[in-house]
Amino acid sequence: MSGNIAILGAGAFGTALAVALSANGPVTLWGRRIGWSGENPALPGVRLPDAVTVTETLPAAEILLLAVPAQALSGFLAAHAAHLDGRALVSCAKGIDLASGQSPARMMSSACPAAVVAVLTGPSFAADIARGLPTALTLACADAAVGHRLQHALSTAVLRLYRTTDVTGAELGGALKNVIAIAAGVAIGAGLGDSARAAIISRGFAEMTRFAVHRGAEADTLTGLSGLGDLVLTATSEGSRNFRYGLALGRGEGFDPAITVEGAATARAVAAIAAAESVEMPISTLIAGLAAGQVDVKKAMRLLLARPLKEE
Ligand SMILES: NC(=O)C1=CN([C@@H]2O[C@H](COP(=O)(O)OP(=O)(O)OC[C@H]3O[C@@H](n4cnc5c(N)ncnc54)[C@H](OP(=O)(O)O)[C@@H]3O)[C@@H](O)[C@H]2O)C=CC1
Ligand SMILES: O=C(CO)COP(=O)(O)O
Repeated sequence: MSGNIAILGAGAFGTALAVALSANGPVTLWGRRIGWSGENPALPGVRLPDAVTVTETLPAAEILLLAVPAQALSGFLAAHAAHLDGRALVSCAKGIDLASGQSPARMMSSACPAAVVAVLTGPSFAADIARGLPTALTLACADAAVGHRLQHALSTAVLRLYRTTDVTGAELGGALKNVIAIAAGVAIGAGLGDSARAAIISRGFAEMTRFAVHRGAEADTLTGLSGLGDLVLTATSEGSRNFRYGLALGRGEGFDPAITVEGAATARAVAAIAAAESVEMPISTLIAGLAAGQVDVKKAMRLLLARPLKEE
């Protein structure tokens, strides 16, 4: 498994991955409507290397990286599953599908039963990857041999991939950290202070682990790049759209609905699953309520602090 890589989804992350992976050889970047050339407005300031071919025709590469947002994935798979089946499919989306409660990898496996499905996740802003800054990610694949091959095919001199067979843990770490990043942004936006943010990161991480283990993950996976690593990045940096969305919520300001904020829908999905399956997810549930306008920040804080005292 080498070369022969295509990225489906020409947003910020897909474009950044194309730029990074072109260091190893030719890469195809597919988008449903490419209205630009040379520089993608989704990733301003980044010129595409010659080794990247941009196309609106679905490519026939051996390894396909899917970089469309989680809530768009079911529509994408409904349209293109037949073309994707039988290949190595690498999910790059960080979310849980609101309609089905499923993870992107699970959706891909259901839609493409003959495909080998893997997940690429971890702390990585598109802008950093595209600039060639050093980045470490997790490649998760239940098939250890395929995971090993993908790890090598998708690593470069500055993009260092670690591997795991715990697909559920890696994928849920990336999805759930977006929800906690929103919560951290709310704390800062509402002027609650850095100590409150630290409490949210720490207790949010406990929630992430609880939910992931409930769904079959290994707890250790959450302490890695895909969980704690990505949580640290997005809960502390205004480079994160989820954090910025939380800032706006905390300040009582609006936020451009065209910007991809995976954590908002994921919070709703998590809240529904938590309620149905009795998993204690207080921060995520309040973020779902805040995002839906059902609760305000003051009330959310009161509700969090009024919970019974417990062991850590
Ligand atoms: N940006 C980042 O730093 C990182 C992002 N990610 C993850 O990558 C995923 C994508 O995020 P990102 O690239 O930033 O998002 P963007 O909003 O920048 O881009 C999303 C892209 O998906 C395309 N798209 C949406 N629906 C469909 C569809 N049905 N068929 C084909 N294409 C579709 C959009 O196309 P169109 O413009 O035509 O609507 C757009 O090009 C998310 O899950 C995110 O969490 C992971 C790590 C880092
Ligand atoms: O997942 C990311 C970094 O690892 C990107 O975070 P945002 O989607 O919040 O911008």
